[in-house]
Amino acid sequence: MTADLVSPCRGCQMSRTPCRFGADDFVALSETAARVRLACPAAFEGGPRVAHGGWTAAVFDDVLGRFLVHTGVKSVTATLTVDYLLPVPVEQPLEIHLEIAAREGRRNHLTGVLRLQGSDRDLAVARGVWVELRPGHFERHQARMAELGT
Ligand SMILES: CCCCCCCCCCCCCC(=O)SCCNC(=O)CCNC(=O)[C@H](O)C(C)(C)COP(=O)(O)OP(=O)(O)OC[C@H]1O[C@@H](n2cnc3c(N)ncnc32)[C@H](O)[C@@H]1OP(=O)(O)O
Repeated sequence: MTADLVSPCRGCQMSRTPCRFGADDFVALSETAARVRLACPAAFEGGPRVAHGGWTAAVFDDVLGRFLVHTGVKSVTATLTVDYLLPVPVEQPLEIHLEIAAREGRRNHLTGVLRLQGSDRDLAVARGVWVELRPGHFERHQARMAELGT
């Protein structure tokens, strides 16, 4: 696999909008590693000029899942842990380095590290498990919803 652009999530593809988390500049570097250049939009400010922690968790969930799908593994997030190490500034150039650390059957262990571009100081670190979907995952979900009458 060469350095190629990773597709947006389904919601952004359907609405034909740029990534709402700001993660459009997203390239796969190998079968197991990728890099995202992004900035936290001001709309996700949690404290003064500081990103909301929910943005940080959401962007990790988004880019780690998108990368795994990019490698051909249809999967969903089963667990996601974020260590918030330093405040993340809004509207500043940031970078995420992500990696598929291990695969065990249907379980895929991924990690991500968020830094300011050009800095080697970690601002936040994510670790999680993505489970490869069994056929009929979304159909079973729709059937469960139908049983509930929704
Ligand atoms: C149109 C355009 C489309 C574009 C798309 C672009 C992509 C964008 C992507 C965007 C990204 C957005 C991302 C999102 O927002 S994904 C949305 C958020 N996540 C979900 O909705 C997931 C909800 N959970 C489930 O559906 C089920 O629980 C899953 C599917 C996860 C497992 O239920 P299932 O019945 O299938 O599995 P199983 O019970 O047979 O277990 C199978 C294996 O998994 C292991 N396991 C299970 N749970 C956990 C756990 N918590 N920790 C550790 N391990 C766990 C389990 O031990 C077993 O391992 P092993 O014994 O085999 O070794």
